Amino acid sequence: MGRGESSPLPSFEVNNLTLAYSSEYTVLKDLNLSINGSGIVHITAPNGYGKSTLIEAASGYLHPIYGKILINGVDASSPETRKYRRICRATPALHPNLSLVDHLVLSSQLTGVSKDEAIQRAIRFGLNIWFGKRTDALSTGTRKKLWYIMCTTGKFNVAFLDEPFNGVDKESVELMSEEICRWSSRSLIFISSHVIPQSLHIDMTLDLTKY
Ligand SMILES: Nc1ncnc2c1ncn2[C@@H]1O[C@H](COP(=O)(O)OP(=O)(O)OP(=O)(O)O)[C@@H](O)[C@H]1O
Repeated sequence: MGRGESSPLPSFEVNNLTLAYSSEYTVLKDLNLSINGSGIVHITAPNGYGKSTLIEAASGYLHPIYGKILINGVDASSPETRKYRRICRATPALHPNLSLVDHLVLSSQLTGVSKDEAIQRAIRFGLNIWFGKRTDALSTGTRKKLWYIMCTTGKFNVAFLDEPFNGVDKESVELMSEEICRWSSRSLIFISSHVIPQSLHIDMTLDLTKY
């Protein structure tokens, strides 16, 4: 890993990590990983193996049963990590009564940046024709693109994208690949996806079955 310069270096470290949602079933057991520097990491494993669960732990919401998960050396559950970590979950969580543009403004405010960046990106993705629409009236792919833009607004140097390309049209997948590739020169980008676009250069494959 390690293309381009970034300071401090992005990193993801997992020590003796055990994750579960209940005491009956352990999803991931005693996982150890250390990834330092920028680049694109493809998280792979069969359905139900725990890719999204790992991302949930990286978001800081799912607390480990045992072990540690660190983003840039800081515990994933620490509010400090929010400044430089982004999580894009597989299923968009949008407010049905707010418009598409309201969501862009909200995500910009939450990350403390001008709304112009998110709006310009949304225009590139062809979302401007839906700006005034309530999100409950948007198509699946449109919701997915809005969610991706919202979740990657502002400055960050570690991002986890869970199935970002599912349901998204080819042209938009290419735009996403371009953006991800650009970010990866200074950021560590994790992608959990069963299909990776051909244009996306993967620096490392993280096969959870091998850890
Ligand atoms: N919120 C939850 N509560 C309880 N169990 C859950 C929850 N989310 C996931 N699981 C369980 O945890 C296990 C791992 O699921 P996870 O979604 O992490 O797998 P995945 O590798 O991302 O799968 P896929 O490739 O299908 O997206 C599965 O057995 C799943 O049923």
